[in-house]
Amino acid sequence: MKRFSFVIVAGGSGSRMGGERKQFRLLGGRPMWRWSAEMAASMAEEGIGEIVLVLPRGEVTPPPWRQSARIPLRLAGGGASRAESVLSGLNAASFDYVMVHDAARPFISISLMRRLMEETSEGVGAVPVLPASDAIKRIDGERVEAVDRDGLYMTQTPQSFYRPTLMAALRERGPAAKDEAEAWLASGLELHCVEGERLNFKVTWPDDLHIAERIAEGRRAPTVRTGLGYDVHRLVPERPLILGGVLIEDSPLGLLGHSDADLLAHAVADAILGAAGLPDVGTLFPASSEEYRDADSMELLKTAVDLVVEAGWTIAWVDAVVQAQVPRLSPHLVEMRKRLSAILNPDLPNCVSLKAKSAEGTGDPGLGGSMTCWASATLYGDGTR
Ligand SMILES: Nc1ccn([C@@H]2O[C@H](COP(=O)(O)OP(=O)(O)OP(=O)(O)O)[C@@H](O)[C@H]2O)c(=O)n1
Ligand SMILES: C[C@](O)(CO)[C@H](O)COP(=O)(O)O
Repeated sequence: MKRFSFVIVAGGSGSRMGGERKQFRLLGGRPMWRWSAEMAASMAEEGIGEIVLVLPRGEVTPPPWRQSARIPLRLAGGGASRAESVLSGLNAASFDYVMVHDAARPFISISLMRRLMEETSEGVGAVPVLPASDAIKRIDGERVEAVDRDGLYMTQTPQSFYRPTLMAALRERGPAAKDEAEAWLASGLELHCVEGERLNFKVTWPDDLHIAERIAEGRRAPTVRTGLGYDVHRLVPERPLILGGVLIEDSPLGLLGHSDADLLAHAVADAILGAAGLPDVGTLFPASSEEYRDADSMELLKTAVDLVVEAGWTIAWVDAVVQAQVPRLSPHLVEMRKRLSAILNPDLPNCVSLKAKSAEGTGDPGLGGSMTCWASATLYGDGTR
């Protein structure tokens, strides 16, 4: 199998875009260069052995990226021209074959990469092209001249080559080469063209960035997580029975605990915290702390919800089951659901399902000595935090 270094050139100044360097701007929560880096990293089994990121001159600090252990990320310093940046990346690369890609083309596809890899050999380079689709004029000051569009193609990246030969061709051609294909052809080498993709456009002008932002937002696949929560408390006389923030007035028994012992609120809080990968209720609100003596557990749940939301998650659904031999809970379930939903997600007034089960007389819960509760939570987020 041919093994490729995937060189991403991100050394430009983005003068036509203006403002902050375009290749590091966020698109759908990720810097632009990372869109193609992640696509390339997903092709480890298909011959991509490493990613070489060429950064602007004097800025070779590792960008934050949780990279895959299988695909190393190497860094290189850019040059004054694109060709010099490419050469710097080729020097830092270690595989025989190379694909050179603009950081400014975030929407590269796996199928395009596969077609280019297949077409490339020691003597043959491969580039994606698209036929020019607008009528073309050459304008020189006041002079306007129509240019025949037939046979004119626009070249995209990645451009794929045998690395040692490309390096020689680029050195020969010098910094003027607009792209690698130009240097390759100038050295009399064979070039194959594959069909490019309109989505693989180069973000060059401010309007391109607006279009790219729209596309990126549309592609932002939500990350879905589930979490599990559980709690148990003893049932004793002379304690209030509070479940899901509802005081059950006619109950002769209540739950014993450091807080108000609302085990439904605790199990739900643990389910959402677990789904978000945050510390559990016992860690956040320790029973050893006086601060939480007789605490209102719906307030604790509210704090847990705030933490989960701050971490970038939206609560989509919670399902819970309370196991209680006594008292009968069914008359209170609607109110509990309402109160829990209002805290969990005010935009989703019905985001809680709740069941009550007797213990069928079995074990301690069956004898009315304790109550238990299980809850599951489903969250979604963009996975970027
Ligand atoms: N000295 C340079 C110049 C460009 N590039 C990279 O080459 C790609 C070519 O895209 P282009 O739109 O030309 O980028 P810029 O040169 O940054 O843009 P501009 O010409 O508008 O200044 C970009 O990913 C850019 O970061 C580079 O690595 N080193
Ligand atoms: C490499 C390239 O993207 C192919 O179309 C193009 O040549 C880059 O040109 P630029 O002037 O550096 O934008």
